[in-house]
Amino acid sequence: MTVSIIRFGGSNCDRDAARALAHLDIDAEIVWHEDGLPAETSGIVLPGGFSYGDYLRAGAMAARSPIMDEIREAAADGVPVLGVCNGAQVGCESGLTEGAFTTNESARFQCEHVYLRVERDDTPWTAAYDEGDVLEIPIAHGEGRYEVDDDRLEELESEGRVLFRYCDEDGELTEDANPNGSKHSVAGVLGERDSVAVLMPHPERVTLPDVGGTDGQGVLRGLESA
Ligand SMILES: NC(=O)CC[C@H](N)C(=O)O
Repeated sequence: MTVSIIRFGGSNCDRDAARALAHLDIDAEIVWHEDGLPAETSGIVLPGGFSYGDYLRAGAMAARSPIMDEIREAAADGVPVLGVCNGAQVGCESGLTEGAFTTNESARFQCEHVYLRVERDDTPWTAAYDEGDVLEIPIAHGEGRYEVDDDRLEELESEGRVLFRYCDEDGELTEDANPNGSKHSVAGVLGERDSVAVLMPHPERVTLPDVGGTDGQGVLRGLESA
């Protein structure tokens, strides 16, 4: 059983994800999107990057690759799917998760460390943490501002589908701690099933102890949950 890391033209965090998963002894391979989803896929990573140069809207074109039909089917069958950064944008653009990641309030590309609050600890992605835990994790995006209709956000919140929110070091949701103006500080959401999750910050960049922390390891462990 192998995790498939889907590479689109312009993906650039696929190898980071592969290195991070190898460090956790999770078997993974990079799959070119035109080659289709391997039958033995036990988990799926939609990695970060600039698929199709972020033209149109970040993730919008990759979301229309035929492999996304296979990924939606696999997700419906319970195969864990994790979208990171550009992969989170692909997740929303393809309907795997709700809402959209839009241009940062600053209108700039932002590359910095932020804090994330774990909103639920009973999902595959957060089983390694406790609710309310604060993770330090990097962001690197120009279009990370989470947007969804107010009514729908209220429903997503009451359904427990907000997985991570931007917070300060103490877990407080402040305007200053919200790096991109995301609605209700949302940084990551679940899909229809808890086995599908997307987030803008990069857990694979805080998995190898030598490159700046290990707070992201637990998120990647969710891929083992199939
Ligand atoms: N690191 C990334 O995946 C970048 C995401 C996307 N290209 C953006 O700038 O919003």
